[in-house]
Amino acid sequence: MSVLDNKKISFIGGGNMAQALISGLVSCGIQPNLITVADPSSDAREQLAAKGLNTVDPTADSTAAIVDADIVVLAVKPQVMKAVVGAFADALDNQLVISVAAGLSTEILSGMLNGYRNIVRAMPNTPAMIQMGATGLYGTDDISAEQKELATAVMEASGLVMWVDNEEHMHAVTAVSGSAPAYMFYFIESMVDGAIALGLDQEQASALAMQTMLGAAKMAMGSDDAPAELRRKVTSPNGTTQAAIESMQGNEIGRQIGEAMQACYDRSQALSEEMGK
Ligand SMILES: NC(=O)c1ccc[n+]([C@@H]2O[C@H](COP(=O)([O-])OP(=O)(O)OC[C@H]3O[C@@H](n4cnc5c(N)ncnc54)[C@H](O)[C@@H]3O)[C@@H](O)[C@H]2O)c1
Ligand code: PRO
Repeated sequence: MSVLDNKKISFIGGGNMAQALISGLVSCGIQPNLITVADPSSDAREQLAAKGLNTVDPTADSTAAIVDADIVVLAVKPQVMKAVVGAFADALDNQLVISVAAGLSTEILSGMLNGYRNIVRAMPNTPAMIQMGATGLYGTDDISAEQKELATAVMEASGLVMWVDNEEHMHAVTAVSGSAPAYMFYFIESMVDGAIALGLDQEQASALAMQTMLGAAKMAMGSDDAPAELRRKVTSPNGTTQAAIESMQGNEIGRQIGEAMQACYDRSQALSEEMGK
């Protein structure tokens, strides 16, 4: 039994993020024939239909995906959102709307939807593609407890879900998880380059760096020890790890990571302001 049983879910936009979320839903047992995707690209529709999903061409019928849906997931680029939702806004009738668009506040979205307010805003990340995502959620005061559960279930199908009760915190979610897979890939890239410089080949360097990142994250998640204590347990006095950590601390890598996250937060705020104009 799931709160999503027999619920009809429509995706507006069938690109990367929609496909990641859909694959999570299907792997959690949601019947593909309960999912509809509206996308103007015939190639995208063909691929999605081959998976048993219903597809709709929004340029032929802008409200077809909306009218029967219980949940509508907005998964188009922020820049086209206004034009896309303007075409069906007046057909909304108590559906839960979940937007995954970066930078669009619930107030901006509500304005684009002609005042409709049953809106949850989500900030997922790309590991949702392998059901290892992390998603921040924020809802307006108008969503019901049942709709909150529905939004949780839709996003939890692709990984961890975290609600925030202050919409400004969605910028922080973007900094710590939405954009953060890119930081992790950058760290892996640098580790691999470092290992190759020390004599390993690409295959050896990649396998060891990635397994270490995965193992450390899983260990930290399953441990009662704080990350700082886990780090201490790797670090023998005057040993190899101490040399590496002292080099990082000397270069203030921790402060630099904080600065990068602040830059991400500031850009998220600025994008929101630009979108609101
Ligand atoms: N990629 C990420 O890491 C990430 C993370 C969090 C949030 N997001 C958000 O997810 C959203 C989608 O991003 P994406 O990476 O999947 O983009 P994408 O380009 O892969 O998908 C967008 C889809 O929208 C379709 N589309 C265009 N016009 C349409 C219309 N009129 N009606 C219906 N569909 C239409 C396009 O054909 C395309 O398939 C964005 O708003 C983005 O901010 C992305
Ligand atoms: N990717 C989008 C960006 O870079 C939003 C979070 C992840 O703007």
